[in-house]
Amino acid sequence: MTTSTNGAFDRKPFIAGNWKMNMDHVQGITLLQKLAWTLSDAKHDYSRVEVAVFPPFTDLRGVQTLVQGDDLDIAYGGQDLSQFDSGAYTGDISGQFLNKLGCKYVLVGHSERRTIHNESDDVLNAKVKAAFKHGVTPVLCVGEGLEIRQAGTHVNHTLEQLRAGVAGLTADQAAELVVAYEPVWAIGTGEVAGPEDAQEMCAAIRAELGQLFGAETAAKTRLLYGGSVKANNAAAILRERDVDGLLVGGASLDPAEFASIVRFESQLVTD
Ligand SMILES: O=C(CO)COP(=O)(O)O
Repeated sequence: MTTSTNGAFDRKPFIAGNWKMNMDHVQGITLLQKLAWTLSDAKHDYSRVEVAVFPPFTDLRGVQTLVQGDDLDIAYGGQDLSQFDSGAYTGDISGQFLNKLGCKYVLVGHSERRTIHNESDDVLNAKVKAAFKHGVTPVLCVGEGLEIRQAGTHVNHTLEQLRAGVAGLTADQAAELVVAYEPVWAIGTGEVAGPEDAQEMCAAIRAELGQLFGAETAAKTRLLYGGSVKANNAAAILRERDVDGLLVGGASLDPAEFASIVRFESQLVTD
């Protein structure tokens, strides 16, 4: 009797918390400390499941200091970056600055950036390339809104976003890239896509990456699901073959809840 995961997990599972515009730099440190303690108490094995947090920019220096000082195994990243390297871009943050702060990852094209900041596919492609240029791994977010889901064109829509986002990447970059499927109708709504919906889209994304970069490359790219993930639905979603991890919003602000999601393997039913 072995614990059944999603079948194999040839790709290392990746659980990421997107704090969005929550947690000032003092609250952020407290949250990260509590998360680290909770995972340490549970003897979490970071070599089995990677953990990352995406705090607001203003928290990143404090997060870096805590991670370095306490030698934490938790990765962190920015929620956005500029497509430019430096210069007269008021309010923007360069990938170079994120790299200097020890960011391993950066979110690109979260639906809240696509809608509130009108970020186009071309801009997002430039951001993906800027991230690689500065040695930060992009987590490219894709996903459809409710109307598109209801019209049944969600796979085409999401694959279009994907193709635009990865245009011009090398196969090595495509293998390193993380893609997060986040259906907009499931974000912050309590409406979670079913495991089979997550699998349908992740399988389609992997097949498309296979077309573009070759199957061997696509087998390495980690695909996440995001949208109303909680401790009580995480394990079921992660059983799916092509879902390699989760991008968690609201539930990542509660260290106990987020730690339970990270520890999803303890909830998988043995068969
Ligand atoms: O947008 C999300 C993560 O990036 C998902 O947010 P929720 O988990 O709050 O639905």
